[in-house]
Amino acid sequence: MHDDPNEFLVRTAAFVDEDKDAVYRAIHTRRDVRDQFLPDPLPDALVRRLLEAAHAAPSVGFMQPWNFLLIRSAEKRAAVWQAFARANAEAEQMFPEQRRGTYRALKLEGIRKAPLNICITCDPDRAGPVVLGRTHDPRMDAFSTVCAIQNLWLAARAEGVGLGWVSIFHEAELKVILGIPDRVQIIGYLCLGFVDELYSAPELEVKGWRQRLALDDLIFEEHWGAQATEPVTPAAVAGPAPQGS
Ligand SMILES: Cc1cc2c(cc1C)N(C[C@H](O)[C@H](O)[C@H](O)COP(=O)(O)O)c1[nH]c(=O)[nH]c(=O)c1N2
Repeated sequence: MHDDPNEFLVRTAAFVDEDKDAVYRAIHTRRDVRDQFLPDPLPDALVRRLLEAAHAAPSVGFMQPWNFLLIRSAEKRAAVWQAFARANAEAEQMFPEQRRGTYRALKLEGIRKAPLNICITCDPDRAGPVVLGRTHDPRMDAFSTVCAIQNLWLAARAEGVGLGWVSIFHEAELKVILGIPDRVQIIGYLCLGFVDELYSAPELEVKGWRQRLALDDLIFEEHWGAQATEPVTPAAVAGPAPQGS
């Protein structure tokens, strides 16, 4: 506890245009990378900057529930790949037959190809049983960890590092491979490496899996389903029609 917390208030203002542009550029040109990783190792200082960015994320009750498990060894990555490959074969069967070819064509090579994998976990016990802001919604610690991942993803984009998020696993299998305790949740398994090319639009869009939705269809005013320029209709209340998966 500081005697005068007001001493920590500093003057603030909007960023200058160039800095704003950089932030929006990172946001809009960030991509999920599946295959284009270069083999060069990521320098330790760069990895540290990415983790500092992740660790600067907001978290419920400032509980900072995350851990960052760095995986570089070929053996460990091979074991993770096996777990992924098994789950991926199951996943393919869950889609209608006519989509399975496209699903297979979305080659996901990061686990073996990217020089660094990071498993980001959430420890629900990090700040004791009663956490400011989590009292009425236990999901908030996981949400906090996702904020850390997004920070890391944007920082990676700025550093010329591609990042791919892989979630096609049975969590229990991944926990055994990585020695993660039962009570700790896996939030994201990320593959990172330098890239010298990125898709200019989501790969899933480029490859015909799914298109970006129109933002205007997703904005409601005052009431769920009420769009700014239209009266509320039953269709609008139901939300946008699902596409594909
Ligand atoms: C929580 C979560 C989980 C996953 C993903 C993302 C997120 C947020 N994404 C990446 C996802 O497909 C991608 O973000 C979208 O297709 C949009 O593309 P861009 O990220 O804009 O390039 C992803 N991609 C993939 O090929 N396999 C996967 O298992 C996952 N899992």
